[in-house]
This record gives sequence, C-alpha cells and structure tokens, in this order.
Amino acid sequence: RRKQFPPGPKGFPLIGNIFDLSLKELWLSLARWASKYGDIVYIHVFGTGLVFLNDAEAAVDLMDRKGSIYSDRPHLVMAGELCGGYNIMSFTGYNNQFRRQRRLMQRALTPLVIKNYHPLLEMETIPFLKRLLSKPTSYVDHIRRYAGTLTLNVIYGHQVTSDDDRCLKIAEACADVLANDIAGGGFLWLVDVLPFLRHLPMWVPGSGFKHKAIRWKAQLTEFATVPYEEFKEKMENGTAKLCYCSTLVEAAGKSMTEQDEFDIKYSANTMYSASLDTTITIVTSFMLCMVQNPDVRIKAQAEIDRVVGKDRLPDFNDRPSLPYLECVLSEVFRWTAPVPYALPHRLMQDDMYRNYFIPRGSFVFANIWTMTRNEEMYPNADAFVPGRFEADVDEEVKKKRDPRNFVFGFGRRRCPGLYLAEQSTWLLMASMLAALDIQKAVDDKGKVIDPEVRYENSVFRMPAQFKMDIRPREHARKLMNV
Ligand code: HEM
Repeated sequence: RRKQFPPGPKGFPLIGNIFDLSLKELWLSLARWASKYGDIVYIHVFGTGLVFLNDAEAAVDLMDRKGSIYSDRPHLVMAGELCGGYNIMSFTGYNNQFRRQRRLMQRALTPLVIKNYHPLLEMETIPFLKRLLSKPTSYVDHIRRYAGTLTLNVIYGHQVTSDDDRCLKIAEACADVLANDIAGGGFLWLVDVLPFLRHLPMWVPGSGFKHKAIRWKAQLTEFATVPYEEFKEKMENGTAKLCYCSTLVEAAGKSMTEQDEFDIKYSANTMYSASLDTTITIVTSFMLCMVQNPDVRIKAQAEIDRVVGKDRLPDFNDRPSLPYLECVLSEVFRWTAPVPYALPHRLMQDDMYRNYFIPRGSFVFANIWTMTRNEEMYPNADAFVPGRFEADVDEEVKKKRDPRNFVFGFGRRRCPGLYLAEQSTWLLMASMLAALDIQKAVDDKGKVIDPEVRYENSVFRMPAQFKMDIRPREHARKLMNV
C-alpha cells in the first residue's frame, strides 16, 4: 500500500518546494497552505520532509505525547558542528547533554525561583526608560541593551555599569554573529545541503566558509567563557550575587564534576542568546501596538494610575490588581506570535498520524502563527483587541485560548525561559505604560505619521524600525529624574 504523505503544495522533482520557501514573512504562505490543505501540511526540499502542524491539537499529539521521537533538532553542519553551536542548547540534538542542561534550566527558571530575581528585573527598568527617552530613535539598541544587561545580571550576577563593559561587548558582538552571520540565511549553508564539503582542505578555493567558522567558533567560545570565569572568581572570593549560575553551583555543592560545570556554563550561555531577539521582538511589537491603538494605552494607563498611584512605578506586587494589563499582555503575546513557526523538531523514526505517513528525518514545525489567528477562538484575529480576554468565559475556554499555550512552542523543546520572559515582559510593559506616552509621530508640518510596518527577520516576527513619538508622562518625570 502506498504511504500517503500529508497534503501540501506540489513541488519540483528532486529540489521539491524550495521556491515556495521565502525567507520573508513565510508565516503568510504557511497560513494560505493551512487554509487550503488543512491541519497538517507536508512539503519537501531535496527529499527532506517539512511538516507544518497548523492546529494546537496536532502539535500536542505529536510534540508532547510522542515527545520521545519528536524532540530532536536538525543536524546543522555549519552552525552546529563547524561553528560550535551544538554547545548552545537550542541547536543540540535530543541527547544526554540536552537532557542534562534542560533539567538545569527547568530547575533554575521555575516561577518560584524567578521571584528571587524580581529585584534584579526591577532595578534595570528605570535606566532603560531613561535611555529610551534620551534617544528615542535608537529604541531597538536600548531594548537590546536592556535585555543584555538584564540577562547578564540574572544569569551571572554581572552588573553592567558602563557602555564599555567587557562582558556586554563580547556578548553583543556574539549575538550579532549568531543572528546575522551564522543564521543570516535561515541557518542553511551549502555545506548543510552537501555535507561532504566539510572535508574541503582549507587552502582550496570555496573553503571560505571554513575560515569563517573557525573565527566564529572562537568568538562563541569566548562568549561562553568570559562571563562564566568572572562569575567563578566572584564565587571563590565570596562576592557572587544570587543568580542562575550561583543557584546551580550551590546546588551541585562540593561534588560538582567537570561535566556539571560544562552544563552550567553552556546552559547559561544558551539563555543569553535565546533571550535577546525574543525580547526585542516582544517589546518592539508592544510599542507598535500602543502606537496603533491609543485607546488601549489610555485604558491601561488609567488602570495603573488608579491602582499604583503616581508616586512610584508598578512592581510585581501590583500584578494581581491590574486585570486589564493582564489582558494587554496576553493580547501582545497572541498578536505578535514572536516566533511564528517556532524552531524545527526533527522526527527520529517513521510515524503515522491521522492516517498520514511522516518520514523519519522530517523537520516538524508548530505553526504558531495559524494557531494565534484561529478565528473561532479569536474572532477578528488580525486586530489587536485585549478586551477579548476580558469576556467572562468558563475556566476551560479560558485555559484553552491562553496564547502562552502556543507562543512558547511545544513538548520537550518548549521554551524553558517562558516564566522569565512572561514576567519580565509584564514588568517592562507596566513600567513603560506608567511612565511614557508612546504614540504616532508628527512631522514638521504637524501631519500625523502612520508607522510603516515591515517584517524582515525570517525567524522572529520582529517589526523593522518604525517612526513613533515617545515622551515622559508629566508626573513620571521626577520618578525617572528626567
Ligand atoms: C517573548 C519571549 C520568548 C518567546 C516568545 C520564546 C519562544 C520560544 C520558542 C517558540 C521556542 C522553540 C520551542 C520549540 O522548539 O518548540 C523557544 C526555545 C527556547 N527558548 Fe524561548 N522564548 C522567549 C524568551 C526566552 C528567554 C528569555 C529565554 C532564556 C532565559 C529563552 C530560552 C529558550 C531556549 C534555551 C530555547 C531552546 C529550547 C530547546 O531547544 O530545547 N526564551 N523559545
């Protein structure tokens, strides 16, 4: 009996659907395929299957319930093997190293442990707001700096005090290499398609990628080593602060092995790389939503002013008393869908699902974009409407439509940073609303400028630089000392 693949657009012989895969806003093509072919779509590129799971039920059935065979990552020769990316957990296959590091992260990033980091999160807020006001057009740089300083603090207990901070400079340079050089073309290099090229001698024309890989690998190693060594020194002389690394080193105690140390060092390093672009994406999207929906901003500000007052910025104790802000946060996660088709999971053995055959080695994607645009669950899904989460619905519906179920991925590869991301996003949103008016810019002639919305990144749904007006709210000037 012929095995039947899930439906999908027809490709060319041998090369398959390579021309159907644009690097720009691929999620829009995926949504069209979902409405034409249904919940599971299959295409192939050079014989490797790409499977898109368009509804949450299919994603849970496969990635969660059959997690033992759906949790590998694609083998990336350039990014993983040659550049040393395999030490970064997001690239690691489903092996013992992955399982060990994942356990560490889960232990140190529970909601309870993250409570300990609240003072660190709160400490970074005012400096961020001040930087934003000092040069609003560089808002992406300020968010990157905020995410970088926060992460160095939470992970290594490293406090950034100047723009010339060595750890920050190394980390920023490395994050740039990862995002723009190594992953610039969607992670795929010629050597990934023709793996024998990895054996090309260094002197042969065309081996330029190997020279680059050596350089980038050295940079990635420095990035993992410098902040960790600094942390260790502080640990030895008793000046280390409470942070991710200190929590784990103390838990390991005197019996810490070389392997334990390797795992702590590289899981810490992974967190830095994983948090940067996601934070930039969610915060810039929030700003865009505020510019485009002033009624939402005004309503959220009124709630904050009523509950928190005007003499201080909100803190985590205020969270239960700010229900509308909670709806805004949920809607920002849903509307943004920061990583619209998550990261690929590699299927480790042939599988059958809903009578379809899914071959071993396929790259399986949770199509988060279509899940967040499900019209039954979210009527008028393209619109930004926090009020949709205010409606009184029973607990089961409430749980089912919580976008946190989708936007952090599925199964054993689900984002381990979700509680940290969720809480730091809440705090930043609350503080920005309390202290700033973010609205449409006005040109020299007094004409209101509608922001031009473009998406250029292939992995993150990150709005490209757009125009807006950011200014302090009058009462917040003295809180920020501006
Ligand atoms: C708005 C913020 C964030 C969003 C939307 C987000 C979303 C995601 C998604 C969709 C994945 C892929 C899951 C999958 O393969 O099924 C992922 C992976 C990951 N995320 Fe996040 N993330 C965010 C912030 C963070 C932060 C702050 C950290 C670190 C502290 C983090 C650490 C990671 C790691 C380490 C992985 C790889 C997990 C693995 O391969 O097993 N993320 N994230």
